[in-house]
Amino acid sequence: MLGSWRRIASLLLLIVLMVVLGVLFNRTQAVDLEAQNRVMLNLRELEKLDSEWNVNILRSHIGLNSNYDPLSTPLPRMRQLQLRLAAALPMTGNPKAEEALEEVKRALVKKEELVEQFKTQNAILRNSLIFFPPAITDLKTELNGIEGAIVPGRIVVALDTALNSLLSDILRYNLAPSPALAAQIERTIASMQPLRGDFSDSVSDTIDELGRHAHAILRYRQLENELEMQIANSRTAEAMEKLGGLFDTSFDQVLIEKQRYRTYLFAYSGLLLLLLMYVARRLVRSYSIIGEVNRSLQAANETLEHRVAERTAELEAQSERLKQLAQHDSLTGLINYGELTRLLAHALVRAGRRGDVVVAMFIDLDGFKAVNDTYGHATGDLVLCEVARRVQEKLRKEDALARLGGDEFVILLEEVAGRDGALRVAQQTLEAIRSITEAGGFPVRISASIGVASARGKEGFMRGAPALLADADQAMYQAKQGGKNGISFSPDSQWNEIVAVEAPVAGSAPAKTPVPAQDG
Ligand SMILES: Nc1nc2c(ncn2[C@@H]2O[C@H](COP(=O)(O)OP(=O)(O)OP(=O)(O)O)[C@@H](O)[C@H]2O)c(=O)[nH]1
Repeated sequence: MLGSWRRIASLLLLIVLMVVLGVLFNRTQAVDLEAQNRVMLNLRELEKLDSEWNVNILRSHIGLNSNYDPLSTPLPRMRQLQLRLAAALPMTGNPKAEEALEEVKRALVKKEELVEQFKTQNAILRNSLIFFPPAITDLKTELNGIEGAIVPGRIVVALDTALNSLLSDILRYNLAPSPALAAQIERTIASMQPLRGDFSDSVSDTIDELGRHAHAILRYRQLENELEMQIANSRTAEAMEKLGGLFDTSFDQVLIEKQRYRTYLFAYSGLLLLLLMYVARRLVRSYSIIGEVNRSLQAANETLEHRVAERTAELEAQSERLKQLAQHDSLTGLINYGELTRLLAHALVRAGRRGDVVVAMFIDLDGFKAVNDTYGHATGDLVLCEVARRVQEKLRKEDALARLGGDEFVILLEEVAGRDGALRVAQQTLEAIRSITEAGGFPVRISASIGVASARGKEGFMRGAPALLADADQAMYQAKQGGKNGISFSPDSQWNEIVAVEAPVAGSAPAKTPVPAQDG
C-alpha cells in the first residue's frame, strides 16, 4: 500500500517537474524580432498616411486639390493597418497598448467624420470663392460700359467702390475671418441694395448673387475653420505616438522577460540534472545491493542443494544399510531367512513358468557346539563366517546362500540340470565345510549334515517355498539321523536316494573318506 502511494507521488512529482520545465522553455522561446519590426513599420505607415491626410486637408482648404479623392483614398489602407496593429497586440502582453490602439481608432473615426463634413462645406465655400472674383470683374466691366453710361455717375462710382471693398474684404475674410470684417462685409452688401434699382436686371441679379455668395463665404469660412480646429484636435498623431511608445516599451519588456526566464531555465535544468544524478546513484546502489543479495541467495541455494544431495546420499546409504540389515545376517553378511523365502518364492514362480527344477539344501553343522564350548563364542563366530565364505566360493553367481540362524544354512539353486548336479553341489559344500581346520588360531574339526529337496515346474510352485524348505529340513534331519556328515535327499523331491559321500563323523572332526548318500 505504502509502495503504491510512493509510486503515485513520484509520478506526480515527475509530471510537475516536466510541466515546470515546459512552461520555462515556452517562456524562453525566441522573440520574433521580424514580426515586431513589421508592427512598427505598420505604425509608421499609419502615421505617414495620417500626416499626408493632414496635408491634403490643407491643400483642399487653400483650394489646391481639384477634387477630394486624396482625402478618401488612404482610408482603406489605414483601416487595414489598424487591423494589423490589433492582431499584433498579444505580442506586447501589455493591456495599455490595447487601450492606446483603441484611442487611435477613436481619433481616426472622429477625424474621418470631421473630414466628411469638411468636404461638404469646403465644396460650397470653394464654389463661392471661385465665383466671386470673375463675377466682380464682369460687373465692373459692365459699369465701365453701357451700364455706366446709362446710370448716373455718382451711383456707378458708389457701386464700383462697394464692389472693390467687397472683393478685398472677402479675400481678407477668407484668409483671416473676424466678426468686425464680417460686419464690414454685411454693411457693404447692404449698401449695394439701394443702388441695384438703377441698373439693369442682369446687374441687379449679379449683385444679389454676389450677396448670396458673400454670405456663404462668411458662413462656411467660419464653419470650415472650426472644423479644421476640431480635426486638429482629434490628436491622431499624439495617439499614434503614444501607441508607438507602448509598443517599443512592451517589446523591450518581452525581451528582458525572455532573458530572465532563460536564466531560470538554466538554473532549473541544473537542478533537474542533480536530481537525475541522485536518482541514478540510488538506482546503481540498489542494483548492486540486489546483485549482492542474488549472489548470496545463489550461494545459499547451492549450499542447500549440496546439503540436500549429501543428506539424500546419507539417507540412501542409511536406507541401503537398513535394507542390508533387514535382508542379511549381521554376522556372516549372507542373506537371512526372510530374504531367502522371498528369493525362493521368485525362483518357484520362474521355475513354474519354465518347468525348471529349484533345489533347496538345508545345512546344519556337525560338532559346532564343541567349538563354541572349547574355544569360546568368538571362535564359533569365526567358524560360521569361514563356512559362509568357503561355501559361497563354491557356488555360482546366480545361486544363493542364506544363514537361518545358529549353525544352519540354506543353499538355493535354480535351473538345476538333474539330481547329479544337486549332489555335486552338496558334496562340494560338504567338502568346503570339512576343509575348515583352524579358527582364531585354534584347531577345529567340523562337518555338516545336508538335506536336499527339489521342486519342479508348476507342481513345485503350487506347493510353495515353506514346503520345499520343510522338505529340505526333513532331509537334513534324516542325514543327522543317519550319522551326520552326510547328504540326504527328500523323498518328496525328484531324487529319492541317499548318496553316501563319507561315513558319518563322530564328534567335531570330519571324516576324510566319502560318505554314501542316504535315502530319506
Ligand atoms: N559362536 C556362535 N554360536 C552360536 C550362534 N548361534 C547358536 N550358537 C551355538 O551353536 C550351537 C548349536 O548347537 P548344535 O547344533 O546342537 O551343535 P552341534 O555340535 O553342531 O550338534 P548337532 O547339530 O546335533 O550336530 C549352540 O551351542 C548355540 O549356542 C552364534 O551366532 N555364534
